[in-house]
Amino acid sequence: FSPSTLRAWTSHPLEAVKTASPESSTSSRLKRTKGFVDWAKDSGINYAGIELSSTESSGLGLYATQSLKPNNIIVSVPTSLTLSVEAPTDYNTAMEKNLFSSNPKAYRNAPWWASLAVQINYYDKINSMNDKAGVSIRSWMESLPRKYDTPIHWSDDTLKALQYNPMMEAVALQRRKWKMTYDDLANASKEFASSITYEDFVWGCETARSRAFSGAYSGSAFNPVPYATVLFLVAAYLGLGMGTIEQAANGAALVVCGSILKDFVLPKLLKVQKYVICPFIDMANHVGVGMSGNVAFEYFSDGFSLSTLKDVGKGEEVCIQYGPRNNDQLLQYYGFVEKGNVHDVYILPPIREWDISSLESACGRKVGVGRLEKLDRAGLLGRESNIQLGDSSNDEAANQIGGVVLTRATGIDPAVLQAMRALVSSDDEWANAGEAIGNFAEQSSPENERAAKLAIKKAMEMELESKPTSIEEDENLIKLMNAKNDSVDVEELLPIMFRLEKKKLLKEAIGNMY
Ligand SMILES: C[S@@+](CC[C@H](N)C(=O)[O-])C[C@H]1O[C@@H](n2cnc3c(N)ncnc32)[C@H](O)[C@@H]1O
Repeated sequence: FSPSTLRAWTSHPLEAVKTASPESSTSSRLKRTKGFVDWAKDSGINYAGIELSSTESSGLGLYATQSLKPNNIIVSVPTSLTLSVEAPTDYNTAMEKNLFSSNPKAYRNAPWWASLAVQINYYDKINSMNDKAGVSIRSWMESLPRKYDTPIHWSDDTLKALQYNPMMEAVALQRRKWKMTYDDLANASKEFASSITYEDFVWGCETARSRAFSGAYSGSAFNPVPYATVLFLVAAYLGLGMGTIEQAANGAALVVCGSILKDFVLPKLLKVQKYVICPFIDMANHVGVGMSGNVAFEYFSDGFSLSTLKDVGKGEEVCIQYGPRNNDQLLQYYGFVEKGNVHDVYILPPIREWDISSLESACGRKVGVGRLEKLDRAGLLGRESNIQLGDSSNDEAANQIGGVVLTRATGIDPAVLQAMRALVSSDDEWANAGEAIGNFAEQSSPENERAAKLAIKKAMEMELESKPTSIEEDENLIKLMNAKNDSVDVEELLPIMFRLEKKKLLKEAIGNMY
């Protein structure tokens, strides 16, 4: 893992909306983690200049106990202490032998988060001994949150309060997938089925999804043995006069290349992903931009490190970035929403569902003959929303019907602007473009451009108006909730914060359309 390829979890502080602590009382969890900190020290985890502390907004986190300079390693964890899975296929001999001996493939072929959920539950409920490290990891397991507030647990009414279909569909898909995955594992192993319930499994999956990071590099750590052996053999070869220096160099190069191939080239070529949960580093919270911490794999020392990226003042939190996560991912898998999230997206319904006559009046043009059919053939209208949704291999994708994607960073999908240019083109513009959608990739005339953008703007305005509550109403609701003295009900607050952020993103995009 190089620092730049490492992708951990989700978002936080400066711009994070106060959502939920993963448990009702984080301070009681902090007490519980006292044993964890002692365990960490005894087990070879080194840390300096930081401590574990709790916040109202994001559960436990890592805080500087002194001012820290950039590029300092503040936590290092031996690889042997981590839990990890290699995808697409994970060969974990302990799990296969202890839980899936009759059908190891069931474990091997499970998705990464399910394989990690199996491991977490195994160490938590069956045997806490990590043979690789030669220590019990009970204290680490005890430091984990016991309950999560992610939407998989929400009632239909709470899900409806999100006012956002793609998220509701994503949760429905997640529920089907997690249950199916559990059933497959339970059918494959009596031991698994009798010792790990579906609720346990869901807890394990949530733990995996909210605490694992991943990177493309998945080879082994630096192993000096082949290099030392080569040196010895080369010396012996030359010393005994068995050949020329060129011959020795060729042989040595072959071995060195083999090691590099195994460690760096093959994992990339085979697209192997490694997912890792690392004790202690898994306590770092997320911030979307301006993170102060970075996680990396240390090839030569065979461990994971958390280091500072910039100055961190005493008492400040060290946050990492869990990857460029949008609010759908943050809410679904981490249980919080980031305010003004620069990575957020809005998925509008596919163009085929847009109200064409309203767009026509908004842009002052009529959709001419043949345009819609051409767009449909080019796949630009999206799919019919009443089709049976398949099981997507991308479980982050909440857009299986080809909805129109709008991102905070880059605005509306350029393909949609292209489609709209063609859709509202005059007969002359259409003929000039050879009736080919491809020729609308660039602006064809300022008038056409204006009409296309006005049509898109109208579609976005209609989307915003279709919401059961307005931005102002949502803001007032949140104010009222926060004004109440007793603790806020997370399940009530989170959907409002989520939908408010989506609406603000839409409003921003409308403002940018002219
Ligand atoms: C890797 S863990 C970090 C440690 C965690 N806070 C804990 O108490 O164990 C990820 C979880 O921390 C919380 N979290 C991280 N960043 C956050 C943020 N910016 N705002 C709110 N909660 C956050 C979420 O509950 C998330 O699922």
